[in-house]
Amino acid sequence: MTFPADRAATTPETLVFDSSTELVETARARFVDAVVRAQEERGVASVALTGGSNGIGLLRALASDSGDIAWGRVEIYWGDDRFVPTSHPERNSGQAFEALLSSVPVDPARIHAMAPSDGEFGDDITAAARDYARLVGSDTVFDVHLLGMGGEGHINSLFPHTAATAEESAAVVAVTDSPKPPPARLTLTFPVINRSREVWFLVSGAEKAEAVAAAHNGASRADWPCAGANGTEATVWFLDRAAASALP
Ligand SMILES: O=C1O[C@H](COP(=O)(O)O)[C@@H](O)[C@H](O)[C@H]1O
Repeated sequence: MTFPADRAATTPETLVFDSSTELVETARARFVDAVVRAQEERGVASVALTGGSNGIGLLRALASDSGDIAWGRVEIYWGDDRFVPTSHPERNSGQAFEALLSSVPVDPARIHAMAPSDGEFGDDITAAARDYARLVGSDTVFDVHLLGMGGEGHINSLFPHTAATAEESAAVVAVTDSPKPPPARLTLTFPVINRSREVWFLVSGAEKAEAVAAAHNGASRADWPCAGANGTEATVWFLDRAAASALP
């Protein structure tokens, strides 16, 4: 695994639940705590959202109960999004608005969706990636970076044995040949993920078990991208029993 030279990886915390419903409910309660704590300490909390079943499930749960989160003081980014038109149902940001952001009092100026393919950069995905990298800059540190994971170990749109997964300097890159459709995506890279205070994996299903085990066994990030993500203060795996089934 590759980490910035000035720190070691945090020891992961692995939580196993009987169902994805329980997984999501625990993640919801901890998300509220983490965001409220960040707001108490720094005024504004900063989070990176993810798509996928549990990522969107968590947002739906927050729509029902977000405790004392002051939504007007949350900076909201995405770990990745699909470079498709705004109204496309596979936009992670569109799903997030439907699940949560349209029903809580967020500050629109603090919502940072990645550009769609019909946005200000048109179909110039490289310009869109450059713009989001400028927005994230070198100073943005997420209090919580949420991650889903694919069965082959991808996180955000970082797939095994790709240039995006190997990226060590750009904060955001364009992916034009994603093995999982749609092929065109924008994604944050490891240098940004790994400066997050907390990195949380939300993973369910037996088809994810091999990747979960690889990450816990110190696999290489090139083979299993999920093995390369760590928070500076905490790394938490929220798993259902099926996803945890290959762990000792
Ligand atoms: O392509 C993607 O997939 C992952 C995982 O999705 P899941 O439904 O298998 O949990 C997701 O986290 C990522 O944001 C997305 O673009």
